[in-house]
Amino acid sequence: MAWLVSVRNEVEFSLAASYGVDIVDFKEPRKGALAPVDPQIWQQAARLQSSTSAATDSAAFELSAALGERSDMLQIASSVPPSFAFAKVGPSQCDSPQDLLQLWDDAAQRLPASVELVAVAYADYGNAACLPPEEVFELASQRGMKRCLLDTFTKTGVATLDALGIERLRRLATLARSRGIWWTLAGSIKLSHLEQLLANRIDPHCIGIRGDACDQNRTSSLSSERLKLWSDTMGKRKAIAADDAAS
Ligand SMILES: O=C[C@H](O)COP(=O)(O)O
Repeated sequence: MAWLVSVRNEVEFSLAASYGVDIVDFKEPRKGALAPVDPQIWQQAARLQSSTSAATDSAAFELSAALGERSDMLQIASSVPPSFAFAKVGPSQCDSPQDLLQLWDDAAQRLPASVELVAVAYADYGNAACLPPEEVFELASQRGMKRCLLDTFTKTGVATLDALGIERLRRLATLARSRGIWWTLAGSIKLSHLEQLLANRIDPHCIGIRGDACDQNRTSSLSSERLKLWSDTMGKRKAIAADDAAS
């Protein structure tokens, strides 16, 4: 299982990268679920990643950009650096399949061809006036998108697990598996949720976090101590998975 950490600037980027995150995700947590950072920060991150890759002969992590909801996305999607692996746009107010497909088309047309558009579903879709996650996953699969992010729109501390419930989340995991979708589970996820997920056969390919990696809450700064705890836990999980695969 990979892990993603949302960062707001170059300082947090370097900190997260030093703890071995798989995906560094740029977003401004003070402004909403998927609010973008200043595109200049994307450019700096792309340069930093390129110098890190040159020094170590490999890219240790991938970069991801949050583009905001529709109106932000239209303004900034074309500024995402081509070296970013992923970008995502929030689906709020897209309450029909046609609206959502149009949103994805508009984003894909603006992004560099090398940047993969990730489909976003909100666990609290009623608050965001958008389609439920099951429909988003199905539509993404039909459109040939390979990745989905499940997150919360309202950042009040209600976790995705609480918004959807374990049983519904398990069915969503089964749906993702059957459609071959690589998905990230986010939305006030805490370290203590990991056991609960595994015990219930909820097996996202990636866990996305912000609040649980911060000093106090998701709008405060990333915490070295929290990142170390996550890094140690994810490292152990990867070692167990590698042993299982080998045996
Ligand atoms: O994409 C990941 C999100 O930034 C998760 O943020 P959160 O853990 O504070 O809900």
